[in-house]
Amino acid sequence: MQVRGAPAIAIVGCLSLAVEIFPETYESKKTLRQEIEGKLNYLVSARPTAVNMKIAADELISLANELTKDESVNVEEMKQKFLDITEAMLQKDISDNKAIGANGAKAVLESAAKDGPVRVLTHCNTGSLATAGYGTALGVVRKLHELKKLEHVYCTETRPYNQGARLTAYELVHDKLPATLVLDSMVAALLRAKNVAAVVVGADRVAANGDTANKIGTYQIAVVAKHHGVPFFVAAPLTSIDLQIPSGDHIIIEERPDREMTHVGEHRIAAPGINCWNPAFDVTPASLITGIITERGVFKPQQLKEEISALLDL
Ligand SMILES: CSC[C@H]1O[C@H](OP(=O)(O)O)[C@H](O)[C@@H]1O
Repeated sequence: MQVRGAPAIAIVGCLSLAVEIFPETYESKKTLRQEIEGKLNYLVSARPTAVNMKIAADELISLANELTKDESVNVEEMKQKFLDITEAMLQKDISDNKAIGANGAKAVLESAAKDGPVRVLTHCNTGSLATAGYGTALGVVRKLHELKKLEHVYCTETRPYNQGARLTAYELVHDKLPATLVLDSMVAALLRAKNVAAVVVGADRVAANGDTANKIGTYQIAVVAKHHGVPFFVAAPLTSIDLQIPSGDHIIIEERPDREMTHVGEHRIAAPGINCWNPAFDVTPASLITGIITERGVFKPQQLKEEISALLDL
């Protein structure tokens, strides 16, 4: 978790591999390809819930195979092409996030019951500290602010790793956005009392039917949003959408160390000896999701597979 956030994991993982292989000398392109494939497969295993690293690894392994077969490319040129592609990923993620921000701000404003600036709630961290920059759900918040249509943003602390309290709150204060930190346990009271117009969260993996894996706590926020009639949006680049799996039942949920729950830093807060269950993510069923905001548009979960397949000519 030194690097976290689905898009950031993919980009930093691939760039760090490029940095590692670039100064090295390889006797052949086959040796270089084997090094690339081995290291990428290891990186994919590190955080199994998010799909971004897997998609990036598949693309880069496919590139390495093509370059290995291309007799017009030598091993040094193969290394440079690998570096170029990974650097392009970083730039594309930022431009995708700007598009997600614009598409999402439009969708939130259209879904709001009244005109004028809106209040939104977000969960975990989906900003510049989880991506190459600007952010996904937090990109929507930033765009609303740029449009002078953000009255207030609420961010949950996001126990136990506190991505909201530590990272999202930092980004919101840094950007001088009107923001308030709330406890994860406050969401129902917040939606009941504070006239929140929409919830916008990120995603680690969106299945073909629109079921979405995201930070633990997202599912219960979606249930509370449904109860209060508040639109619930997932913001994610196409690199977070996995059309290879039919539903959220097929998404691996990473379980993390008990210590994240029992301690704050070095200070123990839970009784010694208590059992813990610490899934890092949960799956929100498509039925609770109003729309999936991507850089190519906003899709209803029920139409996701058909519309994304058409976009990508699958
Ligand atoms: C745009 S980041 C998506 C996703 O990543 C976070 O998980 P983690 O902090 O464990 O990497 C969280 O689930 C975000 O919603």
